[in-house]
Amino acid sequence: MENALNLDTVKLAENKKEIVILDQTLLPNECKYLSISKAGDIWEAIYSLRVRGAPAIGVTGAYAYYVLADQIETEDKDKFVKECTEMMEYINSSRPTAVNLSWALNRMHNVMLTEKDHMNIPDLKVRLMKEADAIREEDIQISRNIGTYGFELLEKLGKGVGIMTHCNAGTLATAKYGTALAPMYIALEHGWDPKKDLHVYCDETRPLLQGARLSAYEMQAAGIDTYVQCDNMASYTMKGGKVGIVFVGCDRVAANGDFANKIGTSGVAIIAKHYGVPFYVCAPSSTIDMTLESGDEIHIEQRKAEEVTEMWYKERMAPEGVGVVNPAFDVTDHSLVTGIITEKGIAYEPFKESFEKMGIKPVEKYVDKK
Ligand SMILES: CSC[C@@H](O)[C@@H](O)C(=O)COP(=O)(O)O
Repeated sequence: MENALNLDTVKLAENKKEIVILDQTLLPNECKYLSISKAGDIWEAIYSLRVRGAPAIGVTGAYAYYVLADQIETEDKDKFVKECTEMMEYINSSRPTAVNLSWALNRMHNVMLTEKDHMNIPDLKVRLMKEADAIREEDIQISRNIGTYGFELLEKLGKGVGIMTHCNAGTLATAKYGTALAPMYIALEHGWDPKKDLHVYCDETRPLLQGARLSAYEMQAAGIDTYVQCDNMASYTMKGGKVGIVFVGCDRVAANGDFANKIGTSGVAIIAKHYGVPFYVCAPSSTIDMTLESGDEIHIEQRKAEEVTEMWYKERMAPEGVGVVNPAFDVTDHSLVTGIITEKGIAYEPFKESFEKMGIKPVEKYVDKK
């Protein structure tokens, strides 16, 4: 079983014309890379969760911007700007909840708008490629930092700690290392024994099974003592005293510390609070959306009913015609959160002040200053 740290979730192809993604819908049974360069294929890859996880979607958005801008054949700068804007809006419509996608697209767009007046279009395209590469490289460093802060918490709890996680916020969800699973990778680098010192409980994460297929795969492939549990078993495991800490990722954090993450996360937080288990959210600062006062303002993606009734089953498991609810994310109230681990340090209540002290500002919506 290949260590997931050796897999590239998303990168630019050597020909610099395509994005190469690891198709996560096939894991853990098949490890297949896709090379994509058409706007429709990139949109579909993000929508279908072939590439998924907030930071990985952000990196994909950055490369999408470059690859699609590179295909625009014009010397007319106004036309170039118009086509870039349309393309950016189209890619951004693929998934609404993870802020990293619009964050990365906006950052690319800003580079284009600020550099276009003193660069010709071919040079501008090279500049955009460099920016996308920088976003990917930064993501690796950010994940390592989050892992290091998270590892400090594990050290305080001591070797033999049980960790619960929900969904997949591992290396597969980022350019490398992950957020919620990064502390375990860093623990292994510090010589922790994967079988004795770490015990990881992965919620299977209905309906798309990111926990069973991806987190369990990552942790087991790293040699760690790993367990999969159905989502409704979290209370049993925590009540049994097996869990010393919960680490989850997130898709968007509001200024007050409310956060959206994979559906089911808020239930885990409520159970953790009940049993007194510390509950930490792992978030690159690009996931913190200071423009939103609270989680009530986070737009929750609704997905198709078949994901609940049919997908991953050999045959349909619900009566035909039954109503289905399928929100992809839920919002956890900040009162349930012990701390939010970012690459700049750990934020605590009151979260808004803590974020401001770290220098986290509202993301600018960039407009052509011309
Ligand atoms: C570091 S990834 C953080 C989140 O994006 C992750 O926990 C999650 O909810 C992913 O949802 P997904 O729908 O699989 O993209």
